[in-house]
Amino acid sequence: MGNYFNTLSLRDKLSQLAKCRFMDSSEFEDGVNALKGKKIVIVGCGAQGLNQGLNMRDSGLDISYALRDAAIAEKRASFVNASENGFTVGTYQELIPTADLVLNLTPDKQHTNVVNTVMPLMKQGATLSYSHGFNIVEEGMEIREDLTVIMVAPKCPGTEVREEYKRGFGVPTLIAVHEENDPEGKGWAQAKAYAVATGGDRAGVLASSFIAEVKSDLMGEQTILCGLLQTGSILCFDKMIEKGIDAGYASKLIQYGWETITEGLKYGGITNMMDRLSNPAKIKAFELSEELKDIMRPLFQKHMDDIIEGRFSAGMMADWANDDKDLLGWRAETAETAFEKTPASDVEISEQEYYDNGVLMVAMVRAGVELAFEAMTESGIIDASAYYESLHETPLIANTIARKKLYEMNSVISDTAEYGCYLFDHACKPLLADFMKKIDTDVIGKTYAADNGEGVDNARLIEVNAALRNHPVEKVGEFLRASMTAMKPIV
Ligand SMILES: NC(=O)C1=CN([C@@H]2O[C@H](COP(=O)(O)OP(=O)(O)OC[C@H]3O[C@@H](n4cnc5c(N)ncnc54)[C@H](OP(=O)(O)O)[C@@H]3O)[C@@H](O)[C@H]2O)C=CC1
Ligand SMILES: CC[C@](O)(C(C)=O)C(=O)O
Ligand SMILES: [Mg+2]
Ligand SMILES: [Mg+2]
Repeated sequence: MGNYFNTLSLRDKLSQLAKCRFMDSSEFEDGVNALKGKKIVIVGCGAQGLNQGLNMRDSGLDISYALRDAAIAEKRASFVNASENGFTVGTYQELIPTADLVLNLTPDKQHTNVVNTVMPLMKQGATLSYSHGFNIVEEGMEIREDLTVIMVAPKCPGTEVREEYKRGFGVPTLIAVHEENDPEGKGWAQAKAYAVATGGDRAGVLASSFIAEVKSDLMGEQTILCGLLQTGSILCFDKMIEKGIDAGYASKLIQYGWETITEGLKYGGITNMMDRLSNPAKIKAFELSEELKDIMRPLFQKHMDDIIEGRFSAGMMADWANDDKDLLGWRAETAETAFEKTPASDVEISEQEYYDNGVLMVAMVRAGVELAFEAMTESGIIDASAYYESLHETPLIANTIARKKLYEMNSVISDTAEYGCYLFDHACKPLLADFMKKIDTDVIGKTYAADNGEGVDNARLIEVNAALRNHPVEKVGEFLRASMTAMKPIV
């Protein structure tokens, strides 16, 4: 076993990275039929395991959970979650040999161990599925030749997979078939049926590759989706406290602010989010975000390069081998930040006030989304996939911060995403130190008002609007959002 991606020729690497086709809704007319009546066994009942299983059962499929012996004997959370929701739970020996489809929904760190344990028990010609291809792409796991290997990767946290399904919608999903393991040619039909069962087809499905999924997923989660939201939360909160803003107000503005401003993003992209500001505030947010883009661009590019070249995965696997020392230390450190420890006050903040008093947060979101999108597309990842991993998923992660701050975000995302988030945060905070020294409450904590008495320069406003609207993330976003007709409001 070794890094599978790194064994490919440059031509194959580029071709795999570029595999991404937005599927037409007519391609899902067969619904869940390819999996109807099949025995589906999920290994692991955590963030994705439980929520995907609930959706798939509601879609008429036969779901049960195989858990390791200790989880059953000790009645761990996974056992309680599965059994209290009325699912059949059993050991690997009891359930895996009966399965037509095994969904490996355990943490990435465990995949080699889990797959090596489960594979000998799987029946001839069964299918093994992943929701993230790390094990195949970065670790080079080789799967028995008779088994089909597919991926159905929801582009969002497990909690939102369930919430969006209950709202009658779904989350964009990337599907793939591992080309080395499709002996019966049934992989795509099964992956499509699985995406329908989780509700993904209602939000948009990309037919992609294991490689494109891994490289884009890692990049999104480390930078804009989790890393920058963590850095931004800590820096904006600390600045408000330094400048004398009430701590409870500051805590609330950040905790619920990301969710509110990114709701604008979800509906109408960066253009709509920025349009929610007054014209002077929009110009200010644009200027701040341009400066942020210049400062952070090298960091975003470094993350992309480290992901593509395998340095990120090698570093994280070294931490796995070191009993997660870095991950656990960073997790404990995050719990001690002032933002995390300061409860939000019950002061009323209107939806508009989150924008007006959070100009810097809006600037950070614009800078982060555009930088992540640019770094991904420059590396050969297709724009639709880069859009899901930057703009579309940001509001879904912001929802988790609204629930219980950074603790909740880092609990519901995968351990892989959490590790990458801290890695980015640790590099980004010092990078923004000089920039933050110049920041005052006019752009975070209080309402921005241009005080030069000259009003708005029309020519500048036209220039700013054009720059925002013409960014490629806005172009692909317009197309993709048009297919999300059933999207439901949250805020
Ligand atoms: N978190 C998310 O929202 C997303 C995750 N993904 C991907 O989905 C997959 C699952 O991630 P996620 O849902 O975060 O995982 P979780 O950390 O939530 O999964 C925990 C589950 O895995 C089980 N488990 C842990 N260690 C082992 C082991 N050694 N052997 C068997 N079972 C084990 C746990 O059971 P026990 O009680 O036995 O400990 C528990 O049921 C990953 O590949 C991830 O990258 C993809 C998109 C988003
Ligand atoms: C953003 C993090 C994620 O990739 C996800 C929820 O999509 C993860 O690994 O948890
Ligand atoms: Mg993801
Ligand atoms: Mg991920």
